[in-house]
Amino acid sequence: MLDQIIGQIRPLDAAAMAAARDRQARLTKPPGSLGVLEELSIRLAGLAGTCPPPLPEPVAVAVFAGDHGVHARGVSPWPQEVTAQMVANFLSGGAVINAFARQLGATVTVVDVGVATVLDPLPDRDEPVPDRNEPLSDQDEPAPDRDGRPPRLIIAKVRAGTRDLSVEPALTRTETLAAIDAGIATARTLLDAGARALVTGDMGIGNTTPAAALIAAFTGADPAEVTGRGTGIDDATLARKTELVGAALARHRPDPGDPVGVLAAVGGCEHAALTGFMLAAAASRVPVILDGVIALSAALAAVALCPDARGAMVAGHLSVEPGASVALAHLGLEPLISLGMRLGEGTGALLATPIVAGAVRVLQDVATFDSAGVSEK
Ligand SMILES: O=C(O)c1ccc[n+]([C@@H]2O[C@H](COP(=O)([O-])O)[C@@H](O)[C@H]2O)c1
Ligand SMILES: Cc1cc2nc[nH]c2cc1C
Repeated sequence: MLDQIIGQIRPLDAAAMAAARDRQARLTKPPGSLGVLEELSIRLAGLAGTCPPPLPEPVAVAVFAGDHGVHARGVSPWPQEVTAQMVANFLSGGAVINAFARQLGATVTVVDVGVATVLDPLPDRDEPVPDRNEPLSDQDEPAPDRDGRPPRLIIAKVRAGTRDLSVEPALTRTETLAAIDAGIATARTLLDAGARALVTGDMGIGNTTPAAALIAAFTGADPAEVTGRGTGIDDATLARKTELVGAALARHRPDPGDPVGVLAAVGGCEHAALTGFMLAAAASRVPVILDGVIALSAALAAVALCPDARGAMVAGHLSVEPGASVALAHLGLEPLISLGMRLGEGTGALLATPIVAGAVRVLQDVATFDSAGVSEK
């Protein structure tokens, strides 16, 4: 599926971008006065291939969940079972992402790509997989979002947690490709259901460690520049985590020219799935709003696989995790909001979606100097 999706990704449409740039100059506002929104609107026109571009609505959030063998090295203060517990929380509508989704009328889809523990009433791996996007029948009635749609679960488990990347590759190449495919399939499911903007979400205790390793591998940054406190670790743990990231890179020597190999060596199931999710958005020419450091590490893999995929990416927010700034600089993306957040789940990206819609509204709704009879300077 990966090669097929990459083959469908095209550069931004230069004519639509020129039309958007020209229109921005004629709208009733001083040129440049909308700052970052102007370039964003031009890029969205290039992505859609038309000016004005369509509104990026409805919005669908996909929260990719996975566990990590490296958790055994004490890189996170939280127990591993919190990943599965939070999956249950997402499905009952009780997480922060659910609250924001209700506020903004977005749907939430949770994708188990690699959760280690299975919680009752979540179905076991060996049990029949429920229909894609069907809510679990035996869960408590979840809190619906604004349009009355409950959170959904997709089970696409590649393995029950990755291997410990500090001693062996986290995933095999086959597992990595399966996780990428799960991300592609999720994007297609959401787009088929009508989504016109995709938001990246992640849940995985320990997943900031592989994110840091991926960012170092793809950008060449020093592990100390990209390794952070994740959910909140003390100085001694941070020093150990940084050393572990450095040792993993020295052991595996991941080659950034082989992005799938990098994801397999030092990544995770949700990181690989997010890579596929972003590539599928780019292939469908729909914007994908990136959340925090985990999404950004996956974005580096997506752009390494297909540079034109960058055209579909919008950096939703600036996570305080240091690797996020390094990855954003490498991607050449400017985050829309900076609220000191480091939650994950897609929360920062989802909060930025009204800004993305605002950029489109400007091209769609605002009068030109000519049409409104406003004098130009
Ligand atoms: O989005 C971010 O930038 C971000 C930064 C720090 C932590 N997180 C979330 O916290 C979890 C990973 O943190 P940790 O400390 O267990 O590696 C995982 O569920 C992430 O979604 C997310
Ligand atoms: C409670 C909790 C919620 C989260 N959501 C995303 N990552 C998380 C990590 C923890 C620990």
